[in-house]
Amino acid sequence: MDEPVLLTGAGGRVGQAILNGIGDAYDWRLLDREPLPAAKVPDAVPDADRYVADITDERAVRDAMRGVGSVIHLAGDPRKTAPWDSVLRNNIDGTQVVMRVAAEEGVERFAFASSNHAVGGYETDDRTPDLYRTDDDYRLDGTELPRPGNLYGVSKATGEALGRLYHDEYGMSVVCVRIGNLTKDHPPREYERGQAMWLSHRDCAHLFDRCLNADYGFEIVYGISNNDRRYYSIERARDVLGYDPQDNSADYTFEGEPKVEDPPADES
Ligand SMILES: NC(=O)C1=CN([C@@H]2O[C@H](COP(=O)(O)OP(=O)(O)OC[C@H]3O[C@@H](n4cnc5c(N)ncnc54)[C@H](O)[C@@H]3O)[C@@H](O)[C@H]2O)C=CC1
Ligand SMILES: O=C1O[C@H](COP(=O)(O)O)[C@@H](O)[C@H](O)[C@H]1O
Repeated sequence: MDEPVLLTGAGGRVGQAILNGIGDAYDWRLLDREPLPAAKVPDAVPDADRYVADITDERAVRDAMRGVGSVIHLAGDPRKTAPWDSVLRNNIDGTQVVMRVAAEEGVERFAFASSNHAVGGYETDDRTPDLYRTDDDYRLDGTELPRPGNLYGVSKATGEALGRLYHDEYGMSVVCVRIGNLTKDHPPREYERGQAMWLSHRDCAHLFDRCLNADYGFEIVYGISNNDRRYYSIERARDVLGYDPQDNSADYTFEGEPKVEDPPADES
């Protein structure tokens, strides 16, 4: 593990899932363009390790990167409907700055928040909705070409390509995690696609913990829980990162309630 760890987008949903799970395990530098309220910051992180900055500001990013061993890069526009000007600035320009500065500063491990939307185009009319169901064996495993279904997905595929570049040019270990659908406490309600790609908060924290500790060169993995119903393989994440997810959307009803186990049969 290479510390300190720079976490960009620390105040967002994924950032908070990570900090709530492994916030005490690392020496963090937290960066977000919005100031983080105290409730979003682990107690041990001093003011000096909190950076309010935009990731397109190279000088600020370089300042936050100095001496950093690992990066988890989440900051960006997460909307699948995001317009080009926003994904170009926040997701492409911003990611290029963070990755290049990380490589130049000698960062060892870099985990990039990619997305299911980098490959959303594989969900063709003839494959859906069967794809989202347990008895369908179609799987994407990370070796397929990107196939974005929107401009946001294009920006995530571009981030993956930047990761490949900075791995090849600088030897920085880069893992691109195609995150599914992160929700807290239960899978997305009444949403087949979301349940097939559910990522629970504890599996999210564990997965990024593995990204900070495993040995890899350049990898693309899927970030979902151990869902029975899935069309993304998690074998690569298991093999390379040692990912061992604990949650499964099949343990919940379609409405998102925990399934109650049948009581043992009365033997009297
Ligand atoms: N939440 C999910 O289910 C998924 C998220 N992702 C990716 O994970 C990352 C985090 O997503 P969420 O936490 O859901 O989003 P979010 O919107 O909750 O958090 C993003 C954070 O990044 C910050 N940010 C945005 N642009 C910035 C910039 N230019 N400079 C500095 N900070 C900036 C925001 O202030 C915010 O705190 C994103 O890159 C998103 O594309 C990918 C797939 C699924
Ligand atoms: O990349 C992302 O994907 C998730 C899931 O996509 P959806 O189309 O099923 O909603 C989305 O919730 C998240 O905001 C986005 O960043």
